[in-house]
Amino acid sequence: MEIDKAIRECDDRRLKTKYNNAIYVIKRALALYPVQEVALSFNGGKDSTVLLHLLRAGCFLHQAEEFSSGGDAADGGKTFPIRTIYFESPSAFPEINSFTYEAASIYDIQMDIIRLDFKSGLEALLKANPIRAIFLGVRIGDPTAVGQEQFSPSSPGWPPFMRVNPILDWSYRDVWAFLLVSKVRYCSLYDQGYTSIGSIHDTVPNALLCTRNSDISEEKFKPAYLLADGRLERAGRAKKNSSAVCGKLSSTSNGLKMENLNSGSMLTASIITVGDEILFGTVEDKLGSVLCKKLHSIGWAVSRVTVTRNDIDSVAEEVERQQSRDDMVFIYGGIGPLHSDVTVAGVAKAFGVRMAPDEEFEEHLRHLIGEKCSGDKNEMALLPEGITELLHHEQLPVPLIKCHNVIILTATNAVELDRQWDCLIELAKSNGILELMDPFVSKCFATTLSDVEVAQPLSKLCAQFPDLYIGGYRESREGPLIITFEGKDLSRIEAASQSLCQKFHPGAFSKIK
Ligand SMILES: Cc1cc2nc3c(=O)[nH]c(=O)nc-3n(C[C@H](O)[C@H](O)[C@H](O)COP(=O)(O)O)c2cc1C
Ligand SMILES: Nc1ncnc2c1ncn2[C@@H]1O[C@H](COP(=O)(O)OP(=O)(O)OP(=O)(O)O)[C@@H](O)[C@H]1O
Ligand SMILES: [Mg+2]
Repeated sequence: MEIDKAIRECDDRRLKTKYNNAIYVIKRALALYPVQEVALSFNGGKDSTVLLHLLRAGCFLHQAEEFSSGGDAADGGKTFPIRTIYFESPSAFPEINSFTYEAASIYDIQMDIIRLDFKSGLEALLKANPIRAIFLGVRIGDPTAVGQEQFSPSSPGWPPFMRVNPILDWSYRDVWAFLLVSKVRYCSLYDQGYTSIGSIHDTVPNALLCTRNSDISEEKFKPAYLLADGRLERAGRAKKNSSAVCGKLSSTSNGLKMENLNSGSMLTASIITVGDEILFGTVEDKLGSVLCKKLHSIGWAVSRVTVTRNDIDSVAEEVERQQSRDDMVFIYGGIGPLHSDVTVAGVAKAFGVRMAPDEEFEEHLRHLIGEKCSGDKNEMALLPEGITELLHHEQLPVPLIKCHNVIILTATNAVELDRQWDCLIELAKSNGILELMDPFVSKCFATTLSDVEVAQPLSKLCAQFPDLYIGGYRESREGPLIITFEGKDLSRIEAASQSLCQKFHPGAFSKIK
């Protein structure tokens, strides 16, 4: 088999190791699933192309092993036995399309063209075929690789199948070493400076490969395999979420209410707690309410507090939603080296960036927990790449982590939260990471009047004082009704509370706070 021969005969030891590991993963998958129950997701990209040839070699080797143990004869790797799917999109580069079709014809691939989005396409595929595992060319540097292993079940909400990622641990350099050593064809765009290919709307050649001919001011690009730093392979791709990080969207219903509260200048925060144990009811979240009070004390309105599962996709989904709506998101729980500690990876996934080792953070961890945390598997020192700001304070053994407008708190109880908050406020005063506003002030009144009696005057009052938050709650059905006034201007609160009292008999309301 020509691929296997080329790699075995080359003198690149690293490539051989990567190749052997990938072939091992492929053979494991083929031993676990019958060939008619697996598929290759192929899109003509460089990673996909590597995977195609690895699968050709892997199938050949697998069949040869089966044959030597009395199975069917191997066919020499000429026909490709794995169902291949290509999600064709009108916004794909024509070069990608034609290369994909060309590969299908050269390697005798049975290719299903799917013209639906990934999720619906996979649902239809799985309905019509007994597919249980899909090979993907996902690599650790890809934003979508966050949290994945070589065998990863599809995410919650996706049709059920096993994602098999034989080249998960391959670097950009490994990919090019493989393509060049095995001398296989790849899409022509890679020779024109494209280093990672998305759609025609979000992809340009990588500027780091640009060579300018000053005489005729002509721009030319070197081939992709000459990119020296593989970490920059996505430099030609438009960033996901780039608009979202500029600030919150203004159209949420909650946002409108909050903006009214202080003539348009209200800053809003949301709080995300990560913890299966809270959702199981085993443990009660005590930090959410403490954090709400603290945010109120610096004049921030809290728009929501949510609890989410210890699952990367759930965290990512929640962070993505909140960070686009609110000025700041605070997240805690699920931080550390355990399998359930997925919060930081979830934040990375929400912003579409990968997790990368952070030497500075690793140094802090090493000081804190000694050499136990060093080594290749020090996953605690992996942080969202390119968007992480470490917030240092002498009182904090480990800096706080800020990714765009998301602050990750490591506190696990109220005392730790107090300390982290105090440090954050000091930092806010010196470097403005968090705007300190006039604090909210509030007044509370208790009444034995019924809800029905109070309802109408209260809603009129809300219309009269749109700059205040006027609410009501009860601690018991029989007990008093508590009316609260929250706002930034004490005189307005006094005016509103007097106006309410005047609508009823004297003594109907008693001030409790
Ligand atoms: C075969 C296949 C399986 C996928 N499975 C999942 C999945 O289980 N969970 C998920 O969040 N995304 C899944 N995706 C989507 C990818 O993670 C990712 O969103 C997509 O490849 C990125 O493409 P884009 O950069 O064009 O958005 C899958 C995509 C394909 C092609
Ligand atoms: N349109 C698609 N059809 C089928 N599979 C796809 C499609 N888009 C992505 N995939 C799968 O997801 C993998 C990762 O995609 P990604 O874009 O990161 O890699 P690539 O396209 O192979 O290479 P490049 O990084 O150069 O674009 C692909 O290798 C392929 O397995
Ligand atoms: Mg691609």
